[in-house]
Amino acid sequence: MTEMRFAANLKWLFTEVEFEARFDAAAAAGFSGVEYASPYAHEPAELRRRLGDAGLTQVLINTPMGAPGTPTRAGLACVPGLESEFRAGVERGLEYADALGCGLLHVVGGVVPPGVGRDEAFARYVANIAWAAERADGTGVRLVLEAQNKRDVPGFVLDSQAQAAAVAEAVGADRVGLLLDFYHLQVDEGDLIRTYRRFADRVFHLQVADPPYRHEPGTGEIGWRGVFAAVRASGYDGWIGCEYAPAAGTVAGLGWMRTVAE
Ligand SMILES: O=C(O)C(=O)[C@H](O)CO
Ligand SMILES: [Mg+2]
Repeated sequence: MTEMRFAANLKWLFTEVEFEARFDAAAAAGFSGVEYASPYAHEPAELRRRLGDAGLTQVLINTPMGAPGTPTRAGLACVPGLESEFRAGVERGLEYADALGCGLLHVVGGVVPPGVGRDEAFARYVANIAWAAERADGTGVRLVLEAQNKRDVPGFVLDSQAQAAAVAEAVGADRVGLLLDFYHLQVDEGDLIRTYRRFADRVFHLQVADPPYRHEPGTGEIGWRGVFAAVRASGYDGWIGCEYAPAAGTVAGLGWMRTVAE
């Protein structure tokens, strides 16, 4: 069976120290990979140096998103009228991914804007993802799509894992896959193990956190032993991003890797 590889999400983990110091902190805690949504406030060369010094692999970044509270806070792929901003964001994401040796770019979907119908936003989303897939072809960077739960992100363009998988299939499943985040899946859909198995061959990246509070696995309502057993049994060989808010300190909370994920 495949050994599971966990990546520290540096937006969520090691927030006890400044962002710049989180690389060394993650390596010292035993991580060999990291992810974070937004590298764009930093020069690629600086990030590359920090990764190299700490001996870390950059696993995943997102396309640029708007600031919290703005209409594009969860991405702009579904927003009609912002096609050129969307395309510029994909270009920027690919540029950073290339500089960081990062194999996955999360093309963030977005929230259906007020006054725009869901069908219109979804059609724009599919057209934009198709453009991004074409653009990324041959770059060595694969794209991932994530369904985010509508309790935390009301109006998010993707309704379900099935819908995300259908979009990936429509635009090219060899280069576009799922970012399946068990936290979002539990909140919106449930039936984790069956849903994971149904889409396992489309999953390029996994993320974990436990509802209701989005803390470490083992702090909430998910039966992680069964979930991780299903992941192992599927032969999944990608990374598992730790995208949770530590309940009481990042390092103090890492015990779940030896208990529920053993
Ligand atoms: O919110 C999430 O679950 C994500 O993975 C987004 O990428 C955060 O930016
Ligand atoms: Mg996520």
